[in-house]
Amino acid sequence: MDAKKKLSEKYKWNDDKREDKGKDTKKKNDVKKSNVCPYAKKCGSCHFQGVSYEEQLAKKQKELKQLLGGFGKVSKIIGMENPYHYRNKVHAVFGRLRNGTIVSGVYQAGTHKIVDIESCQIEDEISSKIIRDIHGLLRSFKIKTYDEDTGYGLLRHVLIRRGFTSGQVMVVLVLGSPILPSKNNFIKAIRKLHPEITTVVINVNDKKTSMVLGERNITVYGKGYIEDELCGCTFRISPSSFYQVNPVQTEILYQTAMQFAGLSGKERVVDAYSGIGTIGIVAAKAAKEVICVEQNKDAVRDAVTNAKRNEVRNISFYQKDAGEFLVEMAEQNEKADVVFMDPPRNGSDEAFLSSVVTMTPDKVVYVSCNPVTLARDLKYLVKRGYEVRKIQGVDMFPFTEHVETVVLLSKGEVDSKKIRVEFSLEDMDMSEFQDGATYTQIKDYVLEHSGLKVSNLYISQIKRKCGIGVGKNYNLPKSEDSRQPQCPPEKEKAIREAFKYFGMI
Ligand SMILES: C[S@@+](CC[C@H](N)C(=O)[O-])C[C@H]1O[C@@H](n2cnc3c(N)ncnc32)[C@H](O)[C@@H]1O
Repeated sequence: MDAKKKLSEKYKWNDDKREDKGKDTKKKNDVKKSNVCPYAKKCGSCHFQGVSYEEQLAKKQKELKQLLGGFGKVSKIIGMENPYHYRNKVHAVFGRLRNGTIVSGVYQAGTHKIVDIESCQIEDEISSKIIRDIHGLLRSFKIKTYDEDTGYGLLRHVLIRRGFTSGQVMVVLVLGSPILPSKNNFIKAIRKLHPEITTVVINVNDKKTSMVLGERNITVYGKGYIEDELCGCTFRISPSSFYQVNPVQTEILYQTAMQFAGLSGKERVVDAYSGIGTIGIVAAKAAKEVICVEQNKDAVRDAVTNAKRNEVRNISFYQKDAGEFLVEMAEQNEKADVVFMDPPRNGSDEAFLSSVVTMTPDKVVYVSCNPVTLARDLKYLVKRGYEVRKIQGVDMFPFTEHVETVVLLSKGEVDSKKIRVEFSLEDMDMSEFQDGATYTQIKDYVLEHSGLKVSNLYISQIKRKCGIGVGKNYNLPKSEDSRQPQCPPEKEKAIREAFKYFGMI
């Protein structure tokens, strides 16, 4: 049985009510109600709670069509057979109620209160259980949780990563200082409950910051990383390296990217924003040479090991800003036949895109987790002679509004067809996205990177502080002396980080 099939079997969608779908409206509504996560309102991470999976896919398809339809046909989005418990990375913030009770989970929307979460529909169940058990051990080990306001206490966050194929589990304890009292006994106790834990890392985050991870990792048990398998290759993943959160769909994503590239074995390939080298290493097996560029040094270290581990020798890795790197390649008249690019949510930049245009690769395969910045970057490339050939959505994030897309571009002739594409681009309604990102996208970013929930009101306050246009619906005070809660400094900082990320400031 192949790995993907094994996973689908293991996590089979056992929602028996699914079959009743569409029989009558009343029943449909009942299904929606019974499926709603009890934490949905307070947690706010899943925008599509209570929405059937088919409807979720239809909404995502509609969004892709709206944003990307001007470039060409958008193929039907590829959904999951079982859209539950797909996340291989689970994170919880730890804190304490006034009465001393320890809580762990996520921040409640618009507050600093932690919603104590027992279970989650999208997170890996084993990882969630480990977090609950760590929670249960804290009192007997006298481990204090960190207080964001005073800076006292020790445990800030727990992050679990599980290799769905390998079964290896990494526990990252994010602490305010490097010393964990009774460290060895604590590790023994948690491993007794979960022998599947293969490594424990202390991440030191002693800064007053909204970022979850600090810069220093100390391995206290095991190797300090886990391994997992994708597309027949084994990959090592360190605590600070990027790794796709939905491995079942990642295989489909990478297979789509490889199909689009159509490698014959003769090509020189660039894998930009390459993370731990996943796309590059898979591509290297079907290409002459692959050049990877990635900014995060831990990810590059993983990537080098991964190439050796998979006996891939026709690949090289560079730790650099992808834009700067491609500018240098273009200046030195270096060529590539295929460029894979998989940038973060804020998309690529002009340095990178203009160098692609100079280097004239036959094909560009753009993998994107944000169709807004994807549309912006495609527009740049299409204006300069590339044509969009294929657009494929892959649902990597069920129950959330996020969607991944793979796009194939190749060099087009300057003909009437290209002019028609440009006209249709101008006609596209991009007004919803004029400010760089929607309120929901900003909220998601802030939540993911800082664990903080922020309201539309706070976002609009900071937008105005930054001189960014604010839509008329967003809670502007009716008069000067209206008493409105003001955005606290740590949330302002987190919102500003999101603005920077989306290129809004
Ligand atoms: C969406 S991830 C894709 C990683 C990889 N392709 C994968 O599928 O796992 C984006 C990666 O780009 C890296 N990155 C972000 N900004 C970058 C930049 N300016 N130059 C190079 N890499 C960057 C991040 O560290 C991250 O590893």
